[in-house]
Amino acid sequence: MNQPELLIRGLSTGYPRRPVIRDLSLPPLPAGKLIAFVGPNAAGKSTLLMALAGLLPSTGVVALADRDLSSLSARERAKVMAFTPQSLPQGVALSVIESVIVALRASATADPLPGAHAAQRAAAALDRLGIAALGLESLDQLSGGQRQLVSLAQALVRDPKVLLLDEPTSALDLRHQIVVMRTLRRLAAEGHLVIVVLHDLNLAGRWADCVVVLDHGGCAAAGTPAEALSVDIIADVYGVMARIEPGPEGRPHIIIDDVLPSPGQSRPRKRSA
Ligand SMILES: Nc1ncnc2c1ncn2[C@@H]1O[C@H](COP(=O)(O)OP(=O)(O)OP(=O)(O)O)[C@@H](O)[C@H]1O
Repeated sequence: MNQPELLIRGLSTGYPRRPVIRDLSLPPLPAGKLIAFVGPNAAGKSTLLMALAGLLPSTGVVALADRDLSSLSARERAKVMAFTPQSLPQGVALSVIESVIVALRASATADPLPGAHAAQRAAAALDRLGIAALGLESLDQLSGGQRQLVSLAQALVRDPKVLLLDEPTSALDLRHQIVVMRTLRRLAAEGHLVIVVLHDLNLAGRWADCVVVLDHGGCAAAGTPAEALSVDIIADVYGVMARIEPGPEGRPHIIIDDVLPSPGQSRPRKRSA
């Protein structure tokens, strides 16, 4: 059976008097895949994610399974997609498990979930990320990395078709980075479309099915990790000199040697593949 696809065609979005993404079209992004959006600071990654979540006005087409998402109300769209921002708001007087239950209830249909069932699902989401022990902790007393994991649990618990995650590993230690990326891969294998913004090109190269390289509000490259994360593209977009070596499962392992004198102006020779 064909997986439903997220279609992005001619998308433009941004902020009042500040266009960021201009006329962006991407290859169809099928459910069942883990997609990494990468690119330098201010490339427009978060802006694109927010526009896909319906949190910024946009023009162009964003459609899932041939259904134009702009026709959905914010509540309907939130049932299909979960968006996790870079950081959780501070000053929320809830325990971890309460915050996950609140996230679940906020996305529930008209029928409220029975309390025990909601608590069970929240506990399962925490468990999936290895943070069940944090359930009764106060949200405001967590470390940055713990807050990031709870934020992810708030998205997972809703079981949306599409997960939009803005740098979910940026505050995590090495072990938790792998736990999260492995969990995201498993969610994709279960049929979700997982779109994740990453700065770490090696996490993108190791775990993503498809990498989209954004630059100046446009798409510089999109394809398999090996296609999208080439030495030349990394030089053009990031202005750094990279080497690519074979990593686990034949995926690219990227070593950054130095900055280029000026981004994109001086390209290194391809040294290895
Ligand atoms: N609320 C806002 N109002 C106006 N401009 C904004 C706003 N938020 C972001 N921008 C601008 O939009 C552009 C893209 O920002 P965005 O946060 O999408 O980049 P990014 O690729 O996610 O960057 P980073 O890797 O640094 O998080 C930047 O020039 C930024 O200054």
